[in-house]
Amino acid sequence: MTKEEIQKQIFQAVETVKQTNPMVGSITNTVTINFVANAQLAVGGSAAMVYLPEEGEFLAKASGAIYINVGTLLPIYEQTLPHVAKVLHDTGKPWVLDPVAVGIGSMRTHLLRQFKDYKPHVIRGNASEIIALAGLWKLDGGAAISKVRGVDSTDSVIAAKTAAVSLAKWTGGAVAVSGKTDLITDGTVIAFSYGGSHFMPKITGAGCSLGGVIAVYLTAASPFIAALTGTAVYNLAGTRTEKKVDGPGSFQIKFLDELYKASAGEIANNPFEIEEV
Ligand SMILES: Nc1ncnc2c1ncn2[C@@H]1O[C@H](COP(=O)(O)OP(=O)(O)OP(=O)(O)O)[C@@H](O)[C@H]1O
Ligand SMILES: Cc1ncsc1CCO
Ligand SMILES: [Mg+2]
Repeated sequence: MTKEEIQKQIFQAVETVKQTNPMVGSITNTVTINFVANAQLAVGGSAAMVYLPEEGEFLAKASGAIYINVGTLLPIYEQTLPHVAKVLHDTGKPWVLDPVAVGIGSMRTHLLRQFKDYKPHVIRGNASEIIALAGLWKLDGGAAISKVRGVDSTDSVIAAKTAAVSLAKWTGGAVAVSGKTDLITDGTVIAFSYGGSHFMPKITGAGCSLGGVIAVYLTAASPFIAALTGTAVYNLAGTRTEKKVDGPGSFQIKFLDELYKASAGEIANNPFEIEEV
């Protein structure tokens, strides 16, 4: 795919979402659940959050795509997550996995290990999470999960390149690694997406909501294009918001306005580079 072809597909994904208001269900953490829903609405999607197995199954069938984020686990998730992931896998419904804080606790480890066979269409995380998930799944570029400190990254995006490529090859989907420069790969090509703001790691949920927004675009595009489109709108909106605010509090609010205002042409033109794996 040439750069122009990729830009055309990004444009199309954004336009389709704005025109169709696709429903995307989420099972996500309680810290950032409201911000995830607001970001999904701002780009043109429709949001619904649930906790229970039966309701997750309902959403998996009724939604165009699903977002699963393991940030704050509760006992019910031990039933909900494998059940919903199996429904998604069996029905071929696209979904995004955010393996937040992989390495904390045995339940998180057990659930994330199970997801290997359900092959999420997009895996989105910061560099440390991507390296740790590849380690948990025993893929190239992975490292022991014991190195993860919490929800924030301690590794550079480029250090996660091999892990991202091997995860994408395993799932047949795409992987998005967030950081100062974002890396998106489908296992054959790598895109580097530029922009964002130094305020983004100073608010909670920039990454979580990016995952939710990628799920919205996944209703209208391939995993690679959806991941690149979500990342591009985040980088564009982040750059624009930074110019208008003087701290993380106002950043969080104004960022939603910039997500809402970004046009398909502006998102497709946000700077990115492509290289072969
Ligand atoms: N230093 C930075 N400069 C510019 N943009 C950044 C920077 N760090 C992160 N971002 C942007 O912030 C967004 C979220 O990435 P981040 O790596 O902070 O996710 P995360 O650690 O999973 O966040 P959370 O778990 O709090 O939701 C991405 O769009 C990314 O491009
Ligand atoms: C801070 C935090 N703790 C668990 S999930 C979460 C949101 C960012 O990943
Ligand atoms: Mg995160």
